[in-house]
Amino acid sequence: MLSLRAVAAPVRRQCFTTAPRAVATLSFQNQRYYSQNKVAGFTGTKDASGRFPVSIIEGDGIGPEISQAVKDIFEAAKAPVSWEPVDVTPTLVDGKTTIPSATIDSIQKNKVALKGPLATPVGKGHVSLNLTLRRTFNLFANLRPCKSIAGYKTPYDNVDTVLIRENTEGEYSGIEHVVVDGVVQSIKLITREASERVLRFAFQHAQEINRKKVRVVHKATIMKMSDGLFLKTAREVAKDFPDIEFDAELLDNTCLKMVTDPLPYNDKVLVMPNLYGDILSDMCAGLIGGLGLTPSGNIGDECSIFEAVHGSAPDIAGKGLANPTALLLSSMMMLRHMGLTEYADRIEKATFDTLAEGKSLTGDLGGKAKTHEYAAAIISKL
Ligand SMILES: NC(=O)C1=CN([C@@H]2O[C@H](COP(=O)(O)OP(=O)(O)OC[C@H]3O[C@@H](n4cnc5c(N)ncnc54)[C@H](O)[C@@H]3O)[C@@H](O)[C@H]2O)C=CC1
Ligand SMILES: O=C(O)CCC(=O)C(=O)O
Ligand SMILES: [Mg+2]
Repeated sequence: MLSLRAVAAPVRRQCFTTAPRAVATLSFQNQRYYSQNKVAGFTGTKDASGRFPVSIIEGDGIGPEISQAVKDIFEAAKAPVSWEPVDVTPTLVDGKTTIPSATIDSIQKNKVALKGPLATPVGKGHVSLNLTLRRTFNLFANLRPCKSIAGYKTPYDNVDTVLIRENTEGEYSGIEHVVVDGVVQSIKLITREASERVLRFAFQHAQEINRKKVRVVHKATIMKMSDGLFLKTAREVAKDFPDIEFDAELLDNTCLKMVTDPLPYNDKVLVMPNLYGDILSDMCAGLIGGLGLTPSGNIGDECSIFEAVHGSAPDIAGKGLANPTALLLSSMMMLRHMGLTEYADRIEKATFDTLAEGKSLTGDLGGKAKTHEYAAAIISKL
């Protein structure tokens, strides 16, 4: 039998191998859905044609279908963006998953990218390219807002959560090794530096979107040192934001309360370590109608990558069944980040009007429209 000492053996540096009911109806009139992010300013420049080049990773599974819908809608809206397709096929360099340097150059030059979902093999195989991109560009904050869609009935009509996930470390640090046969360790890495920058981002974002409360979601009762450091750092950062009320909640309690009644979360920004944010953001999507609807932005100091919360959806890929709204709303976050607010407002209104009308909905929302038919309905409203 293995001793506790073997399982809890200290890890040497060289082991680090890789880096109740709805109460109100929402009105979307004159309401901007996702604000421009002023915390991490966009510094990209226009090309000779007067458009901003944006790197695009179409992604796997449903990625090409939903990307095409976004491109068609942008073209119809005459959004001043030129797409620069990039390839993320990984290679192993010194045993490390690496993405092509041309792709890194493109994103570094353009400062912004739109990304479709990338599939990750289970167990063996390359490390997640999604995580690799976030680490490569130091995209420290993953902003995942989730808002009820007018016209689509769910148990709650008024969800409006804003979740910020630490995006570079935590449980997804990729530090795993075999201690002895039959025993593996996976290290959750929490640093004050990464915690502080995502926490500052959360407080600044709360100010930006006029929310008066920031709540840390954690399990520092169990992970006293790692989540403990995240929470302690939060308490320190909170002192620099006296206008924002700060509190903390245990993750399991948050899950229970959110699915019971999400309304009390509408006035807060939630911030949390990586894994909790991954899970909680899918749970929030479930509250409003599914993963076809929820956008996200991976925000860094130098550049930012916008993508849907969902994955490559292999069960519906290639059938024209995918809902492109999540990627489209991600691209609206991107346009606002780039200062192209007018275009975002126009496309977003056409999108919400199409959803509210309910005539051309994709299957996940109970409709019969194919991805391109839904996109065409949005275009007809532009
Ligand atoms: N950021 C990213 O690129 C992410 C990538 N993944 C990867 O995606 C692959 C598949 O993962 P799954 O667990 O199946 O999660 P998934 O998010 O791809 O799909 C979960 C469920 O939601 C549905 N769904 C997702 N997006 C949809 C859309 N736009 N329209 C309509 N229905 C949609 C799917 O059909 C499926 O039933 C995995 O390889 C995983 O690693 C997963 C999550 C995020
Ligand atoms: O990288 C992956 O395979 C999944 C990532 C994920 O679930 C997410 O970013 O929400
Ligand atoms: Mg996820």
